[in-house]
Amino acid sequence: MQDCSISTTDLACRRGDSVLFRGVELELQSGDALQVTGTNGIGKTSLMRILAGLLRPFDGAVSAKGTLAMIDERPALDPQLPLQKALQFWGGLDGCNNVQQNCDVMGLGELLDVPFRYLSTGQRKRAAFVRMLNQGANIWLLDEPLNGLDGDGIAKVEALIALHCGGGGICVVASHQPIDLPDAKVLALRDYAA
Ligand SMILES: Nc1ncnc2c1ncn2[C@@H]1O[C@H](COP(=O)(O)OP(=O)(O)OP(=O)(O)O)[C@@H](O)[C@H]1O
Repeated sequence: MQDCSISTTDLACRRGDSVLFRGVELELQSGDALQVTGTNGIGKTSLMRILAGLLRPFDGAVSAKGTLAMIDERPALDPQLPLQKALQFWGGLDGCNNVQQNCDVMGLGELLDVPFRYLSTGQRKRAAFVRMLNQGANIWLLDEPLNGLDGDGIAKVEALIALHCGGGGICVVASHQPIDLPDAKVLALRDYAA
């Protein structure tokens, strides 16, 4: 994988009338994993969306080299389509030919013909990971990636993150559930609360 990086300078976030955090300085290089921690409402999702370019920072800037992919509570897969077709829609745009292989990786190989709307919470989360694998992005932004996953799913996600970072990718994770990320840096958002 090509070298990638993502950094922030003096980042601040405002939501409504409240400034949630100020002065966030990040510096992540190829191979780095970062866990973002903090209580409900402190601004983890907001930070992830700023990093993804989906939300404008109140102050400061984000600089990224490499492609980005994000997982959050919205998998953006067509509920009416069978799983494989819903994934192939995005796979086609991403130039990915491994949709079926990545479904097998996430344990969804038997569900390719099932409409996405019929999938369980954990199966939908697994499908979101397939979609992300199909993207082949350098920088993964994972907001509560373990929600809905069973032990097997959690182990798969931990292994994928280790593989991704081991191969030179970057992963930023916000999770309330314990997640095994050896050597991950930690950003405690309470230290930046405004
Ligand atoms: N569009 C919005 N307008 C105003 N306030 C918002 C908006 N979106 C989120 N907020 C507020 O911003 C704060 C931070 O929300 P955010 O989702 O980033 O927190 P979080 O740390 O991810 O929380 P959780 O752990 O519960 O997922 C919350 O108080 C939330 O109500």
